[in-house]
Amino acid sequence: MLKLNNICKVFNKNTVNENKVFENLDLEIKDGDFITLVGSNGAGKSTLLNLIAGVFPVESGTIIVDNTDVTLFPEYKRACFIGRVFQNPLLGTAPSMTIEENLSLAYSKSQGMKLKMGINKKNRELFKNRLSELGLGLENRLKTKVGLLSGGQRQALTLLMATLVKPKLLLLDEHTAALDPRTASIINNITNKIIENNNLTTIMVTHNLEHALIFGNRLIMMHQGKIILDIREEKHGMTVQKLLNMFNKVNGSEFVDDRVMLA
Ligand SMILES: Nc1ncnc2c1ncn2[C@@H]1O[C@H](COP(=O)(O)OP(=O)(O)OP(=O)(O)O)[C@@H](O)[C@H]1O
Repeated sequence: MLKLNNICKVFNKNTVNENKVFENLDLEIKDGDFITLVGSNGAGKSTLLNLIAGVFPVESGTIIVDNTDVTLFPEYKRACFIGRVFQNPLLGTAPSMTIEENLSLAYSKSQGMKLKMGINKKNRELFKNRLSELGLGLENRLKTKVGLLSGGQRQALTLLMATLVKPKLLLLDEHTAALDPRTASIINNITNKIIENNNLTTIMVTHNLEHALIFGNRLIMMHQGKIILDIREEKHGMTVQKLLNMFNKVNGSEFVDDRVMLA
């Protein structure tokens, strides 16, 4: 589904602040893989998602999505087949628009169409059905302005907007980190349900090592721009302590992440 070949990324090239984040990074993700991505501070997790989504260009290397070379595709073009949810619940939705208008916008965008103002009965039914799957009662609030929703409700809506039309790839960048623990847990469970029900190929960045072990079928750990652990079957039966030990063994140093949550 996704192949990164020989990716190099340098920020502030040819300046005193030059920062080589990736050098010949390779990664292959299979259709239906649900990857949890963890790593030390500044390891390159967000940069990796940004390169895949087309926020920044790569210096060299290729990005292949579903057998198409998208390396030179601009961000807006990739957004037709890549769903994203960010840490900030305010980022993914338009607050002055209603729930159904936001969903309609997402629906049009993912189908590569221009925004249509009218919402037909068929689409309204689709929106209601998909909203009811969230279990938050939002299906009865189609005309509510999104700015009136809580952070958790907004994040659930953003998740739905990103997956309303099945994306080839779903990128979640710490999408529950700004929520209180109870809401984060609800959104994590909704996320897991949506990914499993739709067999979505997903990369989820998290600072919660416990969640990184519970969710997904594959765990990748990064450090200083390199993938230092990539585990699948071994994930079952793994504990946070074992994971930290593996990091120390591979890397020869302690795992340092200011925001890491061990449970
Ligand atoms: N837009 C940018 N301009 C310049 N440097 C950047 C930019 N984005 C990221 N970097 C640098 O790239 C490196 C990787 O950063 P990135 O945010 O991808 O790490 P991360 O693994 O997501 O870190 P954290 O978990 O601490 O958020 C860091 O050295 C960072 O300073």
